[in-house]
Amino acid sequence: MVNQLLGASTETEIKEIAHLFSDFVDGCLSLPAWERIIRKINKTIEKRRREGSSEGGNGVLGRLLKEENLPDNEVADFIINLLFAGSETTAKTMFFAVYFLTQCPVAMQQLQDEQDSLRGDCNGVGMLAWQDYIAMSFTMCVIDEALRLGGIAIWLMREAKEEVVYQVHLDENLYKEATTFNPWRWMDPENQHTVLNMFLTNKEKRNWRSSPFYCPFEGGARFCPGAELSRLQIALSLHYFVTTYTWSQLKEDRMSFFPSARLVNGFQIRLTKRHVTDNTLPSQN
Ligand code: HEM
Repeated sequence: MVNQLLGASTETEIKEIAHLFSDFVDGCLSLPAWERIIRKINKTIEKRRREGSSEGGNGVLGRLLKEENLPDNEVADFIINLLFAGSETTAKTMFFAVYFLTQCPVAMQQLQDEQDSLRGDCNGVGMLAWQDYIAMSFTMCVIDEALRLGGIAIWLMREAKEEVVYQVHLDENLYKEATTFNPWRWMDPENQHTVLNMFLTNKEKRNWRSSPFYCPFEGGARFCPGAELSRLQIALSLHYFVTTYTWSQLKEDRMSFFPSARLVNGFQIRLTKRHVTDNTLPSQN
């Protein structure tokens, strides 16, 4: 991603930006981390300019420098926003979903069965259609559960104008065994394990656009406009991932929510290409 955004960067530069960006995310509200990465991007902008004719080189940065008339600080800010959007939202949720599935082989098997069955229905062209997406009922439960447990939006600040009680995703009063990955909880037609949410049906409780108990994309005026898109992207990524590969985890890992949601050891896995022998699973193009 660093390469795509900043153009033809060297391996060392990519590592440097990745490192600065990781510091920036860790200290998202920390001015020094922000200044350091802005300084690095500004230097890259200067370098691209010095490179002359093909001003900006490849990548989004190159296009911004060539085709837009933006001040350098706005270009740098734009690049940071794209780095952030590209790594900390959909990609991270997808990453957590794979991690949770790895910890829960029964869910993994059920998801794989669902995705394999869809793969058989791909109109013979190896591509999913909208009907396939809306038929991914268990996959949607996995995504909802990954969004609940691995919520990425943990450092959004709000000033309360009056006293409020804020209880959501990891609250035992709302979710039985709240810290356990349990995608089936979303299939329970009742899902009314607690006094607090006994007046909501599971469908209402699960509605991420309006539920007071489930809001991975926040709500109100700042509601995430990318919510639908990100769910679609995660579902499609999971489809291609589980129908193409199996994997094994190389190192123990655990989640941490400080200073941002992460897996402390980076969740290293070994991928193995699946050999599809079953005739019901046509090989993909
Ligand atoms: C799993 C993936 C995602 C999650 C969990 C997520 C979560 C959120 C949350 C919680 C907010 C509210 C921020 C606030 O209250 O200040 C937000 C805002 C926003 N998100 Fe997302 N997001 C995701 C993916 C995306 C994608 C794919 C896009 C763009 C294509 C996107 C674009 C935005 C924008 C532009 C805002 C600001 C909205 C505003 O302030 O009016 N998000 N997102």
